[in-house]
Amino acid sequence: MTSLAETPAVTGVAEPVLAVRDVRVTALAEGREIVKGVSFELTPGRTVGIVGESGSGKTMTCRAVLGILPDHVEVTGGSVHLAGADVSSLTSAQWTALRGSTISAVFQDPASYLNPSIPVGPQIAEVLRVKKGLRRREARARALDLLVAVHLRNPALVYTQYPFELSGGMLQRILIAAAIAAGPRVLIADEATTALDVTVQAEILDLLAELRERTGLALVVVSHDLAVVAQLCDEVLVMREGEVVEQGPTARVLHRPRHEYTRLLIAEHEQYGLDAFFGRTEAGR
Ligand SMILES: Nc1ncnc2c1ncn2[C@@H]1O[C@H](COP(=O)(O)OP(=O)(O)OP(=O)(O)O)[C@@H](O)[C@H]1O
Repeated sequence: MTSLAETPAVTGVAEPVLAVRDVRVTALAEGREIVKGVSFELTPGRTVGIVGESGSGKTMTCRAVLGILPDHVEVTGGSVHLAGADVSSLTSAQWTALRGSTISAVFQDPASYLNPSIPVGPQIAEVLRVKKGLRRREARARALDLLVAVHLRNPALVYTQYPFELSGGMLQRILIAAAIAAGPRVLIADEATTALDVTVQAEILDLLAELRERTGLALVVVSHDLAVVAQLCDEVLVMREGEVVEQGPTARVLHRPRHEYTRLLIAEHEQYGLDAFFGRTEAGR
């Protein structure tokens, strides 16, 4: 049993649940380094954001952390510690056991992660059967609880519906429910709200924040949208061409950017924000 003195809440020093140190990723066929030394730490209930233009290495960083890099792309430097364990020595069976139960992820385009010919409820129940060893009836009850937790109205009906019957926002809630089903400590959200309209996007971000507060989930949020990062993240990494050009507390980075590229991203965001606003008011006339 852990003594009280060792409990993080008592000592005030929470152990990082995810520690990424100087991670490098290389595309072996081209001999090109596509992630050039990324470092960050996450303690329970905290959120780190990764921003940067398309192709800057955000997704490859996440995939390195999740142990799901594409063929011929490998971690070639640094280390990833998940719940204190160095993941570099894990076998693929150990990775499979860890994914979902310790670390989980949601991506853009939720429909592509669901089986179109099976109702969504049983797909969540299946995660519970496989990852938590629940029996059919328990898994169904727990899956219904999860549909409630992600604020889907009429969960009993949604349980029986097929992916094509649900909106993009509802599908992303289903994916979040499946991702948190086995009680992971870290959730990676990679452009998870990008395809959704602004109102639904805000609801999903609120949901992630609520889950974080309620369960102590640690979040890694990847987005090209600075507003998403501003809303959710304690710390932000700004990436360009595989490199972290700036990193720090979100408020400092967004209000007092030190790197020229961060200033450019902020200027583009402001410009885009104005355009979107004027576009809407034009359309509204
Ligand atoms: N399977 C692959 N093999 C080799 N290189 C790849 C592969 N997939 C992606 N890359 C390269 O890795 C680099 C980083 O890509 P990554 O997907 O991490 O960028 P990103 O910042 O997530 O961009 P986006 O916002 O478009 O998703 C890019 O130069 C990309 O071309």
